[in-house]
Amino acid sequence: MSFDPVVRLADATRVHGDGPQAVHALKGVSLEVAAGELVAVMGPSGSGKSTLLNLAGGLDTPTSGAVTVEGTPLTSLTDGERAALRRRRVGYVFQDLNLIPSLTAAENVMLPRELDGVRARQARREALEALAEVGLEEPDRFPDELSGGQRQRVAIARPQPGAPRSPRSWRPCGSPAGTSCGPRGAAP
Ligand SMILES: Nc1ncnc2c1ncn2[C@@H]1O[C@H](COP(=O)(O)OP(=O)(O)OP(=O)(O)O)[C@@H](O)[C@H]1O
Repeated sequence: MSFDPVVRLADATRVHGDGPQAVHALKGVSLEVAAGELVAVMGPSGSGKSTLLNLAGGLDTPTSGAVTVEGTPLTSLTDGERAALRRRRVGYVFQDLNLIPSLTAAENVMLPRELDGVRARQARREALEALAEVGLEEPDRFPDELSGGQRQRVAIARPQPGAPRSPRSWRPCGSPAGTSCGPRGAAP
């Protein structure tokens, strides 16, 4: 079976800050993730999991070493190019979700699409479909009117600006229709 890494970290380090305050959050991490592969990163609090995901998702760059997403070395990109790759190719559910409190669940999901030029009516249709897919039945509630799990579902349903929504290539986690999640067509 061919192994085609979607994400590749090669001897990646990330140091936060400098001088005596420097925190060596990642020290020489190498990792390859293939298309369709599900990976769980486990470790104690403060061990560097978010730092690793920030590098793999293009939110941050390594202090040394290389990070490649779909064959593109992130360190070769300008900030603008990296932001575009992140918008179009990366889905990221933040630890604190980053939902906008003044927008309803549906509006949170619609917003990135509207920023990408999709008309409100179409964006709402897509948002309701995505929210139904993750089993969220309260699209017009605000984040503080939802449970923690429901808020997570909204964050999962929220597309990255510019991400293609049709045909959808990713089956969101948490759908009541199935217990598995991941790329469509992959074995559960
Ligand atoms: N911006 C930053 N500036 C300084 N230190 C940081 C910064 N971000 C993270 N760190 C430090 O880097 C280390 C790794 O942090 P990270 O957030 O990656 O851990 P984590 O494994 O995700 O933790 P948790 O499970 O608690 O979310 C920690 O010691 C943290 O204090």
